[in-house]
Formats: sequence, C-alpha cells, structure tokens
Amino acid sequence: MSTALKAPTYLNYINGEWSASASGETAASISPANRNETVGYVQVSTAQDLDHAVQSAKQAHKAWRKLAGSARGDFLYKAASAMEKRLDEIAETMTREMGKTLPEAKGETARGIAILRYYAGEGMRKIGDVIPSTDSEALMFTTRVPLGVVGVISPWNFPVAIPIWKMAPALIYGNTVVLKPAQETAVTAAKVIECFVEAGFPAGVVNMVTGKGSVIGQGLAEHPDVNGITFTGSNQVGKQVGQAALARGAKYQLEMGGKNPVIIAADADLDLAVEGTISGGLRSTGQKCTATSRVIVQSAVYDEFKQKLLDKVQSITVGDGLQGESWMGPCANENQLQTVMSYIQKGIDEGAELLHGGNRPDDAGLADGFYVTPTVFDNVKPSMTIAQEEIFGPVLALIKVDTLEQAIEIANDVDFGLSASIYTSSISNLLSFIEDMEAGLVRVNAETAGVELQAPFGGMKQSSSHSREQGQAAIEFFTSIKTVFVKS
Ligand SMILES: NC(=O)C1=CN([C@@H]2O[C@H](COP(=O)(O)OP(=O)(O)OC[C@H]3O[C@@H](n4cnc5c(N)ncnc54)[C@H](OP(=O)(O)O)[C@@H]3O)[C@@H](O)[C@H]2O)C=CC1
Ligand SMILES: O=C(O)CCC(=O)C(=O)O
Repeated sequence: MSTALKAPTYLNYINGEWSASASGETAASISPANRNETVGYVQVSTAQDLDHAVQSAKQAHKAWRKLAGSARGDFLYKAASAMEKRLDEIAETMTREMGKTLPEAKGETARGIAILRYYAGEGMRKIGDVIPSTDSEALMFTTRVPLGVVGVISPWNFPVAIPIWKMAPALIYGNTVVLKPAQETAVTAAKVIECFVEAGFPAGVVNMVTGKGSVIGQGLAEHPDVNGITFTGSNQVGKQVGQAALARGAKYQLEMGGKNPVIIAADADLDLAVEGTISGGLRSTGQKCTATSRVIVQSAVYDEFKQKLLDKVQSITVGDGLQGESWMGPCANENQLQTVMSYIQKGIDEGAELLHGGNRPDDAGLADGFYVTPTVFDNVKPSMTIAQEEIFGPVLALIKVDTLEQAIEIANDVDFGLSASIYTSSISNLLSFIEDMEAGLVRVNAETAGVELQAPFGGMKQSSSHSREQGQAAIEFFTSIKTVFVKS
C-alpha cells in the first residue's frame, strides 16, 4: 500500500466560505524544482463563481465602507499577526510552488506582514484637506470615498507581497476585494487568504477566485459591478485588462514589465557594483519586474568589471530553493524556462557573445526542474532583442559605452521605464542620472530591485498605466476625491 499523501485541494473563498467551483474541475499546482511534485490542487473556476464573489463583495461593501478607518485597520493588524505565526509555513509553500529560495520567500512573507501593518495604520491618517473658499462664510474641504468592489489580478513572481500590497490599501480605504491570483501560485494565495479569514473580516469583504486568466481575470476586468481593477503582470495582458476596464468606465491600474539598466561609471566602486548587478539581476532567477537586465559599463573599467562579475557569477549555486546551499532556484514554470532559453538563443543568433551560462545545468538531480544557469552576454548592441525586450530570467547583457551621456541615452532607449540604477562616486554623474533617467524608480549605488513598501512604486513609459502603488500613493487609486462645500 502506498503511504504517499495526496496533495491537498484548495477552494475558492467567497462570501465568508470556502467553496468548490461550479465546474467541479481542479488543476495541479506543481513545483518548478521538480515537475513531478504537486504542491496542491486549486479550483478551475467559472464565470458563475466569479459573479457570486463579485455580488458578495458588492453586498459587503455597504457596511464595510461605513466602518471607521481604525476599525478596518484592526482587521489588517489581525491578518498581519495571523501571517506572522505562519511565516515559515507560507514561505516554504511559496518556495515549493514558485521556486524562489527560502530566504527570499521568508523575506517576502515578512514584507507582506509589514505592508499589512503599514496600511492598518493608514486607517488613522488624514484623507482630505481644508481649502479656503472664496466665500468667507463657507467651509470647503476634500474627503475621499472608496471605489466599491476592487478586482485584484496578481502574478506569480511575488505571490504574497503583490496581492497584499494591492488588497491592504483597497481594504483600508473601504473597498471590498475579489482576488484572482496567478494560477501558478494559487496555493500560496490560498494560505494568504487563510490569514485574512483568521482575522475575522466580515463575509464578502475579501474573496478569492482561482482559475484561468482568460476566464477569471478577463471576467473581472469586464464585470459591470467591479469598480476598480489593479493588475500586475505582462504588458500584453495588462493592456487587455486596461482596455476592458476603460470600455466600461472602470478605474484601472497596471504594473507591467521592465528592461532595467544598471550603469557602471568609470569612478564606481566595482566590487559594490558587481554585488548589486548580481543581486539585482539574478536573485529570484531574474523574475522581478525590477530585475537588472542591461549592464551598461564605461569602457575605462569594462574589462575589470567584466572579470569581477564573471568570477562571482561562476560561483553561483543553482538548485532547489529549499536547500540551504542553493543561491538561485528554477524558473517559476516551464513556459518561463522556454521563454528564457529562446531569448538566449536569440542573443547568440544576433551576434552577442555568450560569456557564461546559457544552458540547463547538467546535474542529473535537477533534470526534472525548470532550471537554467545564470547567463552573461558580452558585446551586446543596444538594438539587439536581448537589450530591448523583457526576458524575466537570469540573463545579463553587457553593453560598453565611452561616456556617461551615452550610457544614459542607451539606458533610456527602450519601451520600458520602471527602475534604473547607477554606480558612481561622482555627484555630477548621479545628478545627471537622476535628472535624465526615464524611470519611476532611480537608485544610486544600489541595485535596481528593492522596493520599499512606504514609498510610491510604478513605472514610466510602457511599464505602467502611470499611476503609483504602495506607500501613501496608493490612496490615489483606491479612492475618489469628493470636494465638499458647506454653507450654513
Ligand atoms: N511585472 C511583473 O511583475 C510581471 C511580469 N511578467 C511578464 O509577463 C510574462 C508572462 O508571464 P505570465 O504569467 O504569462 O503573465 P500574465 O500577464 O499572463 O499573468 C499575470 C496575471 O494575469 C492573469 N491573466 C492572464 N490572462 C489574462 C487575461 N486575458 N485577462 C486578465 N487576466 C489575465 C494571470 O492569470 P493566470 O496565471 O491564471 O494565467 C495572472 O493572474 C513574463 O515572462 C514576464 O515578462 C509576469 C509576471 C509578473
Ligand atoms: O523589486 C521588488 O521588490 C518588486 C518587484 C515587482 O513589483 C515585480 O516584480 O512585480
């Protein structure tokens, strides 16, 4: 008799209850470290399930919006405490389901908890301004009201932090939520929702429906009772979501791709720059929208930087993120692995020189996972595909330039504008960079990734719908301003 336990099945969470989809269908969520391991089964939901969740959220909104902000905040504090107790378990599930290493998963879960606490506190902060009226007998001020029902469509690369940095501000400002997490990481999402359930949110305030993006994600974007849609993911899907929301007059917010550059100036601390390039480009297997992808180096230090970078990249251990010795886990899914491999081939075909990696690891123990070795290309021209398109994998493209002006020009010569960094010791270099770089996040002597939850986050150009998430900026999306004029 087999003693192997079947992986658990996770349900939708609708109107305060865990329920199976009307479809009767489930999908296996597998481990990218070993395709033969199933982490859990998740619901493949229908439009009918989604509608039930949206109607529950609409009904619950009536009472939720009437609560004091501090009372809503209490629920978020409780969710944070529930999650803190389960930090290790949730992080381990994330690593098994998505592939990032356990320390990264723990860091992300801790960040989710901190985001919940940050927005819990927002319930006590001001939501308007008094504005002097031209009528001396009148009182004029602004206040803010929630949108209503908010649809959250989240990706697999930050399965805890992204849903939370969308749901927590939505909730604190008085909206109710329907979450559609990426199907790849729906087990981790279910565990996040379990923490909200433990916090005792009223029925219908928080809902989760798992299923295909084309059915549940698109369904949310098109649903007439969903008042706001917040999305993080690919450019292509983001634009579709935005168009669907716009077509029916709903508010939307899109965070999409990046093609983030790091500039290494001739006066940089090269050891620091190497460290930041590796951490920014290769942690999470390069699957961050803020990941470093283009490494633009001044010719005076190009060879020295390249050698130092290679020395470090060669020592990276690729393996199962649950194993302590692994520095870099697998790609999150097979599609992503194939995308990365095809970009590597394109790089070779277009004439870039493959300096390191570019293949699957030859360790037989990794054959069932979606692993790729950390990859460095030399002699990359700014017009090459690997210097223009988001790869979302552990691939660094080295580009040589003579001057800082040239570096910034090349850094800006892409469709995206999410994050960018420079390593330099010169004030005039860093001032030019801050002034001229077209990116929503510019960082000096620090890697391109690394978002702080209390600061606005979002991109320029094709990277976003030009709104900002996180910090106090979140209030702009999740509320509408009401201008009040009172005369006795
Ligand atoms: N900016 C970022 O942080 C991210 C960027 N990406 C980029 O996107 C590429 C593809 O990744 P992928 O996972 O396919 O990203 P997607 O944009 O397809 O997925 C993001 C979210 O959108 C959902 N979705 C998919 N199709 C639709 C639709 N028609 N309408 C509404 N929602 C939908 C997905 O659901 P489901 O998972 O169920 O399909 C998921 O929840 C990556 O290679 C990377 O370049 C990916 C993830 C995050
Ligand atoms: O760099 C980060 O911490 C955030 C990255 C992010 O938002 C994303 O990849 O979607």
